[in-house]
Amino acid sequence: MTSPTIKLNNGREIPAIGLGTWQSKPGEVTAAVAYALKDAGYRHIDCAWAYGNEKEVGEGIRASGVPRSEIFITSKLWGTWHSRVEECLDQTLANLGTDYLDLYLIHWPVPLNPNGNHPVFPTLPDGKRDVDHAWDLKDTWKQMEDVLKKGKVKSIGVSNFSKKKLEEILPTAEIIPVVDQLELHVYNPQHNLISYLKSKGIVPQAYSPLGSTNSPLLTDEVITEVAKKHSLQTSDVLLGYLVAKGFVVLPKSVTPARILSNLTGAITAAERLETADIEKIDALAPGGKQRRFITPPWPVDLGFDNWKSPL
Ligand SMILES: NC(=O)C1=CN([C@@H]2O[C@H](COP(=O)(O)OP(=O)(O)OC[C@H]3O[C@@H](n4cnc5c(N)ncnc54)[C@H](OP(=O)(O)O)[C@@H]3O)[C@@H](O)[C@H]2O)C=CC1
Ligand SMILES: O=C[C@H](O)[C@@H](O)[C@@H](O)[C@H](O)C(=O)O
Repeated sequence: MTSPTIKLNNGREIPAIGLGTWQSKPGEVTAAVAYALKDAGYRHIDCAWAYGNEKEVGEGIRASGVPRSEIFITSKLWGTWHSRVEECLDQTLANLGTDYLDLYLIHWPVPLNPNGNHPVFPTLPDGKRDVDHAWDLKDTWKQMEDVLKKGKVKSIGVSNFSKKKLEEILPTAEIIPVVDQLELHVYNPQHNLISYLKSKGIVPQAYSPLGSTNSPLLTDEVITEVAKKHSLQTSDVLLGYLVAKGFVVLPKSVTPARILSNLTGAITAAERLETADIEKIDALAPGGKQRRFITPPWPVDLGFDNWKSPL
């Protein structure tokens, strides 16, 4: 099966289902990526400089034999590189073994000290993350626009940006982000932010769509009931619910059977789910099941609902 595509606000198409690679061990990710592309039919891989496995992802892309031009590759700029976007991008391109990305994202709206005590997670003596408070996000976006103009990336977007953070870059942006990659799943549907993104033409990308590691979503009773009704697995329903809403979904797996079923199951479930199923799932979080799984201890207010910052 091949993934349906979604049109971005710059006219380009993105496959709606992509393979996640966060926490995929370097020793496992090459085979997972090769299997996803060659055997399962994926055409979209989600990477990041900070995942520390882009070299092995690149090996998997080459081992698949699928031409580069048929694959949509995303990567992300880490916080310690906000003032040096092209340098971080060049490292990613070299690691992946490609000369362009289809999509480049600002990973988090949090610039970190580029000269701190650690290249990825610099900290202050009190243990808090060492944020570069003097750096302005709109200048990061300007550098993102520059690498787009140079042709090193085909589209640019953001990740983990709330409305508050988008409003810090949009007034001076020449180019509107094509996507906002967010924690989106049945327990964290972010209904208000999604409406805002829609009004700006920004496509939501769902990360941790299955609820990340050791997820309770896979055994939720409402999801189980909907899955039974349509002869689907719960993972299919979790993904299909998001695809049916027009979001990009990025399930991660290094297990061949799951890699395959996440693609086919998402497509099948998106077709089978009825309006009443979607409405029932939409009501889970407002009804008391609201939960986030990915809340790094950023010592800044990111502006999200349902996020307790350690300020
Ligand atoms: N922009 C950002 O800040 C973030 C981006 N992301 C992106 O989104 C991707 C997905 O999010 P992630 O947090 O990894 O979590 P997911 O929601 O994709 O869940 C991954 C976990 O679920 C397991 N799994 C996968 N498929 C199935 C299945 N069909 N049935 C049961 N279990 C399954 C995987 O195990 P196994 O691999 O062993 O099969 C793994 O433990 C990331 O890999 C990354 O690319 C994620 C977090 C933050
Ligand atoms: O993409 C994955 C996530 O954003 C991950 O990179 C962060 O949550 C990181 O572990 C952190 O602690 O800040």
